[in-house]
Amino acid sequence: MSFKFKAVCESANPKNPNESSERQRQRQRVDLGDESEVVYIPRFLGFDEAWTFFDYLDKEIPWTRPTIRVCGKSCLQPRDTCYVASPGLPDLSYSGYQPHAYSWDDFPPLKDILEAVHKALPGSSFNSLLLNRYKGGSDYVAWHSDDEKLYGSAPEIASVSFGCDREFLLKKKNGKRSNEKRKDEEPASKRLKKSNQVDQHSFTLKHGSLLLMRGFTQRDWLHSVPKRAKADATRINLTFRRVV
Ligand SMILES: O=C(O)CCC(=O)C(=O)O
Ligand SMILES: [Fe+2]
Repeated sequence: MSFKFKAVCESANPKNPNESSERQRQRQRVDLGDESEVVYIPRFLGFDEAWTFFDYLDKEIPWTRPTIRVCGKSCLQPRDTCYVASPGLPDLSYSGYQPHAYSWDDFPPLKDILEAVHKALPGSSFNSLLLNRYKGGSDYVAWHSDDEKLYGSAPEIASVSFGCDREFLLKKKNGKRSNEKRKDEEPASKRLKKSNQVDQHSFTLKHGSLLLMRGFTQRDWLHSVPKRAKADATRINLTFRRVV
């Protein structure tokens, strides 16, 4: 299994000509194959602006570290969390835990970030937000996909990161076909290439960056933020989602 980062820099975003040329230049699109795709914008927010958001979120969000159930056992979730959603949406529930849904009005800066996300991703319309705080390198999120029914069959998830850089990994789910054709569909002369299948990807999610997962990424891929001994500072991550 190879472990490659295969980024394609798009020269422009034709859907949004007003976007700053610097941000457009930095936008990287990674085609995961079979209609799954990731877009990464390293400098989505300005450096200082992102630190202002970090300080606000670190102080003002009512972070909790809930007890969840994993493989039939109760354990402390290995990171802090909070949940914000528009009124009237069905409740979110994961790993036997149902977070309280706060209102966007409780945290006005979150509305500013949401607006910036919508501007950068024309056509998007997120109505809920899961916040995570990793207080150091031993906080993590295990391999999972955000494929809960309430997000529909091909959810877009926009992830904004603040603070300490952390690695974000994607790996293809077992049994899912890889990007390339199956062995028996190609001549023997080309079969050697099979060892180069790209079924894992790694991104370093930078302070102020935006990563979008779309298409069938939740159906066909898992993602994680693994423990990292050297990540000794706090990281805050916001994942914007649309409950349908
Ligand atoms: O912290 C991250 O970058 C990812 C968080 C995540 O995958 C989630 O909240 O579902
Ligand atoms: Fe996730």
